[in-house]
Amino acid sequence: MTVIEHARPSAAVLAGAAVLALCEEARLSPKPGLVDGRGGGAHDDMDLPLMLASAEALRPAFHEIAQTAERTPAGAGLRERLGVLGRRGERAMLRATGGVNTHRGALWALGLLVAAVAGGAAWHRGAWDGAAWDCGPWDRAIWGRAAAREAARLAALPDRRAPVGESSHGDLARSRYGAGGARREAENAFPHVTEVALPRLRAGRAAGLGEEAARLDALLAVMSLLDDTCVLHRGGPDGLRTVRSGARRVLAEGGASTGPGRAALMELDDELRARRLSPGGSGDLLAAALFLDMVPWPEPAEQEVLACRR
Ligand SMILES: CC(C)(COP(=O)(O)OP(=O)(O)OC[C@H]1O[C@@H](n2cnc3c(N)ncnc32)[C@H](O[C@H]2O[C@H](COP(=O)(O)OP(=O)(O)OP(=O)(O)O)[C@@H](O)[C@H]2O)[C@@H]1O)[C@@H](O)C(=O)NCCC(=O)NCCS
Ligand SMILES: Nc1ncnc2[nH]cnc12
Repeated sequence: MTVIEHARPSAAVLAGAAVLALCEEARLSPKPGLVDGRGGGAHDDMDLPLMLASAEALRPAFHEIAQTAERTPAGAGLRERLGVLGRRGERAMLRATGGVNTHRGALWALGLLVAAVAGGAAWHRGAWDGAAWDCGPWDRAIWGRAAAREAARLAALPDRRAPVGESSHGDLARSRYGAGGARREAENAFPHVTEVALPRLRAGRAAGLGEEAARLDALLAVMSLLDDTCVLHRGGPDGLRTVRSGARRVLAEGGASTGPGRAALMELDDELRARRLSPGGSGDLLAAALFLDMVPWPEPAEQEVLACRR
């Protein structure tokens, strides 16, 4: 098996990238139904300062998750430790927000991805599914998919220390509508991050749309496909159809960088705010995409000089 060892980013760098991704997502404007620089979107208990304070409150949790994953072999023990750290992070978030659930889903997604990147499996090329690798250069998408697969392996492990008997909005959406929600997204290796948000983000950049429009189009692409339990919890299947069809319409009109697309986006925003439909799950997955996009993966030039050990 060919294995290449790469220099992994530190726990501080990974925690910083996770917090920055959450802040960049929160600041992105104008997002349909979500908190941004204009206000609370479909939320009457949130605003941008609260989202930024929440993101910063999660930094210690991300840092400890990264440190733990660096030192602990992937397995049930690591999964249980991540559960403890994740629930501790949720408590820190709630203290920072006065009890408002701003980023519970985001902590889950980004916590798993931070653990996957820190744990290093993504840095051992030969460890990936046993596939035979040559030593040629890779593009960033390959690294991101490897990290998402490692996160899926962690998410699928049992957490015997998870509290029992609590039912979340996501649980209700799963039992009532059969929605997969945040758990299934993670266990499926974050397909809406690696196969929807990141390709759309990179295509928008390559097309010269500008970073804001590229990010908005990436968010809209996720919104058009995701079974967002936030939306289901608040508006049921009809609410989810409104979010998905509205996002598809914005993209069909040319996306956030065009006049017709921006007009359709603002109409969707008006409707989601009026009906209190919040695509918070899509906001989380955009942040996860921004995180994977920020990770300092080895550059091809660096890869060329790295020795392949057989
Ligand atoms: C696995 C958990 C996330 C728990 O999941 P579960 O579905 O049981 O819990 P919920 O909190 O109900 O929903 C999960 C949140 O995930 C986001 N989300 C929704 N759909 C998807 C999807 N398809 N893919 C990915 N992510 C999704 C969404 O989070 C965002 O929205 C929340 C704010 O919206 P709001 O409507 O205001 O939420 P509420 O306050 O609940 O409703 P209101 O009262 O205001 O109306 C916010 O969380 C955003 O992030 C869903 O809400 C995980 O938490 C878990 O089990 N953690 C335990 C610790 C652990 O094991 N950690 C390991 C790694 S750190
Ligand atoms: N910008 C945002 N507004 C509301 N909920 C969110 N969840 C993740 N990002 C969000």
